[in-house]
Amino acid sequence: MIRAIVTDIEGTTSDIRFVHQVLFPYARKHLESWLAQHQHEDAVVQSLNDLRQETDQPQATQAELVAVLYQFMDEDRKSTALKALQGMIWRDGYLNGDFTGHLYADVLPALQAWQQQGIKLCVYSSGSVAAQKLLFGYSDAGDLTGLFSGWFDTHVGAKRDVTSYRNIQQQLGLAPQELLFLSDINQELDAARSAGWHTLQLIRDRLDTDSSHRQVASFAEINPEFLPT
Ligand SMILES: CSCCC(=O)C(=O)COP(=O)(O)O
Ligand SMILES: [Mg+2]
Repeated sequence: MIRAIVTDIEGTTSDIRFVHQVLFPYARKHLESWLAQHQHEDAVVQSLNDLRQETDQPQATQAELVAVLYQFMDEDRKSTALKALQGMIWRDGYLNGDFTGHLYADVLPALQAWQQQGIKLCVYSSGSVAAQKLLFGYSDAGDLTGLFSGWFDTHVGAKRDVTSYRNIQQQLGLAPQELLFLSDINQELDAARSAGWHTLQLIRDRLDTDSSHRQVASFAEINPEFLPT
């Protein structure tokens, strides 16, 4: 029996193009001016120090860190420090009404139905928990944060690492076979399956012939009561 559903965001609940063509360029465009304004805030100082640690450059200047951040953005590196900073920068964009968090139309009705069935809903994304809450808080369908009771980011580990799913499972206090992970990326699903979870792959607008996971085109096709073992 599925007791909790953990969903990825990019390519699963939300269009990859929203992340890559709206969010990422917004953070890139505003990075330096935003840092100039916020560099003395505790959370920013902390993230810059985390980046120094991540890159093993304890003495790096802010200018050197900015160069690293541009490089990490170019590489779509899932750096915890970059993701924290991006989330803080996006906050302005959501609050100013520059954009709302994209959601596929099938997502909200399915999440509501699963919640009605007593299933706990959680998010696991490389985007920071703050960024996740912004996307669902300022989504196309309004504030959906109340639907979710668990939020996980790279602080539990990388999405292709089996340990991350074991960490989430322990934090949820459920058995692995009671958990379902939804993602568009087969390597993430492989890691969840290795941890004993159920998996389903979302195929939104591209085929994946290398995957061994059951595939669905939309959340409307998912019935947590009938999952193949
Ligand atoms: C919170 S939305 C932005 C997601 C993000 O920053 C990202 O890098 C997506 O990575 P994922 O591993 O979740 O596909
Ligand atoms: Mg994804």
